[in-house]
Amino acid sequence: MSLSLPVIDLSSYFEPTKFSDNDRETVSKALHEACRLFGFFYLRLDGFATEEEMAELTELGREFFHLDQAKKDEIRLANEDGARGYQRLRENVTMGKADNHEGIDFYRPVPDPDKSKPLWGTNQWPKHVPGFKDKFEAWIFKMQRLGMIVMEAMAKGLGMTREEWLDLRSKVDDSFWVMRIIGYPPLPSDHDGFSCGAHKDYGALTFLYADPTPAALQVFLNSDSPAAKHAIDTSLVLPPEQGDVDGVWINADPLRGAVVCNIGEMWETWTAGLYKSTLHRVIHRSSNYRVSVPFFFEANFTAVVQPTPAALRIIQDEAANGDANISKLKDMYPPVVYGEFLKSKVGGNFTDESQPRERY
Ligand SMILES: O=C(O)CCC(=O)C(=O)O
Ligand SMILES: [Fe+2]
Repeated sequence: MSLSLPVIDLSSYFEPTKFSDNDRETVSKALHEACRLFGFFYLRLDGFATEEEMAELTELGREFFHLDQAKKDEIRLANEDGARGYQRLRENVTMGKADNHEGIDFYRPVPDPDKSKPLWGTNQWPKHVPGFKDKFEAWIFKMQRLGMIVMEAMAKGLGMTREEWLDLRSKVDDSFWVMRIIGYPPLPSDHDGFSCGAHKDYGALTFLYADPTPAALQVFLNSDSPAAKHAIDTSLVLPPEQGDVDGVWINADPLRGAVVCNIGEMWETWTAGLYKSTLHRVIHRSSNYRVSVPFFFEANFTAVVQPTPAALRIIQDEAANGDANISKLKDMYPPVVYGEFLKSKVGGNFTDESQPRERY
């Protein structure tokens, strides 16, 4: 396995009494660099979650996907709000092409659910896999805590004042999270598309645990980035696929005891583009059935997301001639209400007739 993305060790945040402020500062700086250069990195979870508990999740997912189609269809998306539930193989679409995966989505439960409203239905838990709901609910709880910890560590990395951090925290303290469980059969060589087509994640932070299958998740590095140069120098670059332009793809293989973390479009907005939400995709051509369990830690449904003063200060300080054209940047990243943004995106992901639009 070739490791190319930064590895961030969060122990000093998980066990604060054992470490100093200086230790946390060092980690936050590393996180800041990882977000600027890659938008993708590994988070070690030692002392926070065990490899066994993570592996159990992909095994529960595998058990579900191996059920008869009729049993899986009992919790189809169409029963609910079109977003919560099971989607069949190739029902998800990215850039006009069917993705070669099946999946189940759970969202943060909402008050007064009404399945006729987008995203406002009830989660559908599988009945035929013992332990599924309990284990995933425990994981969701843990991932929400992880989200808050990483947000705080990132706030420090950006040099936020306490007031600025409290303001940012108020945008994510009731995260409209998504838990997705994905099953990938091998990608047939004649399939027009990918296991999961290239996309950016919508929200704040994605924490991905995947089974040990190597060479499946790929991350895009723009050709003018230092990270791409490093990848080329160290021969990490993957052979080109159809449609690749202006950059290179590298593998983000699983690392034991860690999750892969990437930043979504809300972080790009909070930092006015200082942190890039990075394109990624899955091409799973080996013969096994791959399972991954991304958790999406998102902003609150009603949060207004816009560039933060801390990020604008950095951009201003680094501007070559002292003029960063902050008002132009603010125009480029106008305020968005996260829930509205999400509705405009999610409506389009499925080939199902009730959801004819797509992601891009
Ligand atoms: O399965 C994976 O490795 C990645 C899935 C992904 O990128 C997504 O669901 O947004
Ligand atoms: Fe993704």
